[in-house]
Amino acid sequence: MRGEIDEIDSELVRLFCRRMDTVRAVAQYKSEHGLPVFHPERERKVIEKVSARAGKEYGTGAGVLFQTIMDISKSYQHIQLSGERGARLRAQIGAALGSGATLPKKARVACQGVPGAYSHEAARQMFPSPDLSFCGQFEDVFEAVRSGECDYGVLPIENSSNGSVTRVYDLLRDYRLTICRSYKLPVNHCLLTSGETDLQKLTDIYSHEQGLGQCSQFLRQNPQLRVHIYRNTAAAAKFVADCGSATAAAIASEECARLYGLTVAARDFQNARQNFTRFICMSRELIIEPGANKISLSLTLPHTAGSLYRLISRFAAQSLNLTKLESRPLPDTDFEFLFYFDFEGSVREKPVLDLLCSLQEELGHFEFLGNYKG
Ligand SMILES: O=C(O)C(=O)C[C@]1(C(=O)O)C=C[C@@H](O)C=C1
Repeated sequence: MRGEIDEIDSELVRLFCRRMDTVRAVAQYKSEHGLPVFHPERERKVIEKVSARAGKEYGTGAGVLFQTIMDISKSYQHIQLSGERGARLRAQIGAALGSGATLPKKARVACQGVPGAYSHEAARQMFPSPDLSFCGQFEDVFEAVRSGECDYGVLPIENSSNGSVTRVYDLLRDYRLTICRSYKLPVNHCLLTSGETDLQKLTDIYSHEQGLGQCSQFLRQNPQLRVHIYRNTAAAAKFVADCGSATAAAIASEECARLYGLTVAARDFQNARQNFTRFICMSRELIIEPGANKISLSLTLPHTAGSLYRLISRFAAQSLNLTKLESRPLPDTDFEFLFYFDFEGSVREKPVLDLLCSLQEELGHFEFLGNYKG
């Protein structure tokens, strides 16, 4: 029976290739006549016809099979048509690749918080000897880079247990900066007190909302604690040190205990043993370092059935691994969303560059946020 299946498969492959050859001619025709690649009505009819022909038993399967075939067909057509597309993005990426720029060891770097903040540690990991500026808010970091006061800005973007730092996503939309590197920092929170403290007597706890979220189990087990959201974990530690109260504690790094003279009352204090925060480094100019293996995009999609599915299928058709999909509401709209995509890939590969250039031409809003080492 395997022999028969092999025979059928080779016949299917022959027909698939013949279909794709025809699709190439269709793409040419569409290009000459300025027609869109996607023709929803035609797809609906194809699915209807093949499902009916396959009968009750196999109709659904045939529908799925032909939807996949048509997704591959569209992806191929887009690649065929991408040669002249996206000239602006092609030029921008070409210039960045041509410049061969990399991140310097020493640079003016902005990060949020005060010394001892996790952003501080991430900045040190990305730049061995940074000239650091500490900012009060995430927005100040973006502003410092935009204005040229700093060359780079280091910001947390997501945590492995508590999810996205949504404020940073929204600022990515407002400030047209690019991502030039990312770093995954292991985050092991400590409970810090000023001096030896009886934990039963604690009344107040201070941290950034991400730190509090990552330690939510402890907070649930101790409902008597008043929770205070602070701008930053290290700023919370500094506050506890400054106030010197025996009933206050902060959730912050061990480094903060050393910097602010606090006592480590508990270590590895977060819900998840494996706890990482991913930080991104922002720059004004597009920098694509050698070995860049991750790409970030933001885009909008029309509110029509299957638009997100069709977009994702174009990544699947090129075996591109999507590592993150985030959506944020667009202010002043009736539930419109901005989608953020991260995927593994390099613009040095032509099919990837072609896909990005096609998307830039096709979508109402499309932003290439960077290709960096992830
Ligand atoms: O018929 C077309 O217009 C095509 O481009 C071919 C095809 C297909 O592969 O069958 C591909 C994309 C369209 O959305 C519909 C059908």
